[in-house]
Amino acid sequence: MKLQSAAQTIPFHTRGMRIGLLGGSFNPPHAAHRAISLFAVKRLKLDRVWWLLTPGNPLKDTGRLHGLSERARAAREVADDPRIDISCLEAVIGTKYTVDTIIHLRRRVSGVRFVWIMGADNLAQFHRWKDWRRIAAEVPLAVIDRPPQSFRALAAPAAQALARYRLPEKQAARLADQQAPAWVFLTGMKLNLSSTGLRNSDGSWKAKK
Ligand SMILES: Nc1ncnc2c1ncn2[C@@H]1O[C@H](COP(=O)(O)OP(=O)(O)OP(=O)(O)O)[C@@H](O)[C@H]1O
Ligand SMILES: O=C(O)c1ccc[n+]([C@@H]2O[C@H](COP(=O)([O-])O)[C@@H](O)[C@H]2O)c1
Repeated sequence: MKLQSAAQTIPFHTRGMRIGLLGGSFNPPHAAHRAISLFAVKRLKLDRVWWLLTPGNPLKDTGRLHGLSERARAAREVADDPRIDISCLEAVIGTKYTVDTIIHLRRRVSGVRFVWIMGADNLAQFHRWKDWRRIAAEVPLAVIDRPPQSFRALAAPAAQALARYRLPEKQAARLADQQAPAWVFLTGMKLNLSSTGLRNSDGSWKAKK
């Protein structure tokens, strides 16, 4: 796949939109990625969710990560919804750090309200991300419950440090309008599906809707 310029990887007509950013390895993409995206659209009143395919999660062993073009192709197949866009922006701008991506988007895309979306497993280790406090200060965060991580995630250092900025779940629809830091923990969607469960022991996988 030929990588496009950063400007081209940002879909047009975004002004005024509320856009969820679901960063991920997508190795492979699966039905839970789609389900949590549409769940976030509904609960957070978003217009779109962008799947940001990482060139390689800095905290994961990326030795068996499939190529970006293969993951992007599979992601398009799995997403299959006009409200979900697939983006390789991080490879184009040359970063694997979320803080860089967020700063880039906030500088380059005006008039859009971004929300960073992640599963509870990522909240549990959010304190290990580069400049995580800066990320939390830049965009509201939506955390989706993910068994068996709920308790661990809410007891983790980042959740504790940001506790006073947590919105009650019933106010989730207001999250995108909040000044960061602000976050919400969304329950009601507990899906056991994972990329790990879909990979063969040698790291191979086939795209499957
Ligand atoms: N079943 C799920 N419930 C809630 N969040 C999920 C679920 N599956 C993935 N996510 C979230 O989607 C984002 C992208 O996930 P990722 O591509 O790493 O898939 P994964 O299934 O978590 O992969 P792996 O098993 O390799 O860790 C992450 O924020 C992750 O927490
Ligand atoms: O910026 C970081 O330090 C950082 C550390 C770990 C994970 N992330 C991001 O978290 C997102 C979820 O990653 P993953 O592998 O769990 O799908 C993805 O966008 C990663 O780039 C980012």
